[in-house]
Amino acid sequence: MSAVLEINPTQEVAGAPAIAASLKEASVKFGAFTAIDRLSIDIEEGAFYTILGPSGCGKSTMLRLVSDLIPAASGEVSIFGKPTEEARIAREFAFVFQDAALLPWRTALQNVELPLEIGRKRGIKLPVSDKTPTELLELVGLKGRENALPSELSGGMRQRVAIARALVCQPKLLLMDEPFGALDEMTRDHLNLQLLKIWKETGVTVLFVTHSIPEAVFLGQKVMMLQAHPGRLREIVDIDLPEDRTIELRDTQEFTKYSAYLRKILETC
Ligand SMILES: Nc1ncnc2c1ncn2[C@@H]1O[C@H](COP(=O)(O)OP(=O)(O)OP(=O)(O)O)[C@@H](O)[C@H]1O
Repeated sequence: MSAVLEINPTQEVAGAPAIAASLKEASVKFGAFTAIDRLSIDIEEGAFYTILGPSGCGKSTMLRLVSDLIPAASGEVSIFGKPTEEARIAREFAFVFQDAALLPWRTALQNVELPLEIGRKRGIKLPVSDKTPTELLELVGLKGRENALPSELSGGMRQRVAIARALVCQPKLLLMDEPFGALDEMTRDHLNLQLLKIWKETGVTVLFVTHSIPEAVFLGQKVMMLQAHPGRLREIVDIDLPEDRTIELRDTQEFTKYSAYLRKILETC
């Protein structure tokens, strides 16, 4: 399939971009089971990575490893050159899960303010976004819904609150584990566009796990493909599509080519 020749499956990095996260031969074990086996990758600062792979290949485990939720059995993981624990304490990264996990008795605004409030109560000096919590809600398209309780918001709106909350401490790295997986297609499309806008506006590095090949191609500058049993890095595919992405991009031949290419690799992971 000659068209695929234009696709660049490579781990080579041109020049020397700054590194947001670095995994060197990192393995994760659960008892005798190896979930991730000697994974090495440098995540370029400012880039948008999507992570694809068959069920159980270790996508969530990789994010949990990077975010210091679980330890490496061997190898090294660093965030902006720091050990993951140090980066976590310094709020260098934030996590957005599939479930927005908002406090139901707090309004949208109060949920966004929560990390700052916790920091104040504990006497920790946290980095603070140059946008106020109200401005962050506006950034995610929730202007006017600041006082709504989570029960008064749709699933997509709740996820947007979770994203605003994740941005409140100005993270340099945003870890997203299927944040739109439970949403309907139209809401997901809308949030995909909004997320790209946020990414451009904030310059945050994103690691985004998804099960959807179109979502991975649409959002990603790079798609990281993992393979299973054990979880290993299979390939990194550069997505050379225009930076200003619109939903119509999905109807183009280039987009279809990338999707078909990734589907083919996925079948053999
Ligand atoms: N706490 C745990 N204890 C034991 N095994 C675990 C634990 N967490 C994950 N695993 C195993 O590690 C492997 C990777 O799990 P992980 O959730 O990272 O996969 P995934 O690629 O995110 O899967 P999915 O696409 O289905 O969400 C799986 O085989 C899973 O059963």
